Amino acid sequence: TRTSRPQRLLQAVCINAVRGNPDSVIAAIDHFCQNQEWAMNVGDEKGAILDSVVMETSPSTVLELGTYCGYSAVRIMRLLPPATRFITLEMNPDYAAVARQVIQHAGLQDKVCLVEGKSADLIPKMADMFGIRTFDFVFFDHWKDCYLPDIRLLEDCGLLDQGSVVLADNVLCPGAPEYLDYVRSSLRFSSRFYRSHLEYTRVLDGLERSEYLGHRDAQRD
Ligand SMILES: CNc1ncnc2c1ncn2[C@@H]1O[C@H](/C=C/CNC(=O)c2cc(-c3ccc(F)cc3)cc(O)c2O)[C@@H](O)[C@H]1O
Ligand SMILES: [Mg+2]
Repeated sequence: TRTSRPQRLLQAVCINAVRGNPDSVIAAIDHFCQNQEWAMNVGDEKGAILDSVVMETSPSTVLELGTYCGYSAVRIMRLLPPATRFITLEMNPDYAAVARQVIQHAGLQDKVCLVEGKSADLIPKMADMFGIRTFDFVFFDHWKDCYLPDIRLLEDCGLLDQGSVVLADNVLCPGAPEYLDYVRSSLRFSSRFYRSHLEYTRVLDGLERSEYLGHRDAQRD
């Protein structure tokens, strides 16, 4: 096929969503994924949980790993004030190009900083590039086997503060078992699981919310 799925998703946004209206962009993507083609956006069911955790955290600095088409970037930033620092990382230039247009259609381009590159390369540069010392809220939705190395990297770079919240998508499907073991056994995190379903399906999935408790050592036995 000439176009990619993200390009067809973007087309559905341009046709069905109202410019400058983030909720209509979210609805257009969810409609496309429910009725035309499944795509790996966090979706409306898990998205409502994401919304509630974002609102209760009311973060002033946010990091997202894995922008994809920009669905969760729009979900998160439609809830937060313009002064919020929101950085989203995407390693695939084609997906980044689609995400920029989705975010622009939602009218959120001035609130979102989309950086192209790999999380492992960019996380150590966050302080220098953006003058950000710590992130209040981090959303993991990138390659599942990178969740564990990346939360360790965030800790090692001192980018988590006491009270920082890391919310991870897909901890059941596709699954992130090593990540779950780590955050649930570490004394530096307090974790809880939000049971839900894989986007646009009845398959069991969920989100893990892990709050950073500060710099402690030792593992829970
Ligand atoms: C490793 N560091 C990285 N740094 C920057 N961007 C990264 C990245 N890893 C991946 N990315 C980007 O994130 C996105 C990847 C997300 C991976 N997500 C999944 O695999 C996934 C997969 C499913 C899924 C579930 C069931 C199934 F049958 C098929 C798929 C559901 C989801 O909600 C998912 O999030 C891409 O845009 C990719 O380019
Ligand atoms: Mg996901």
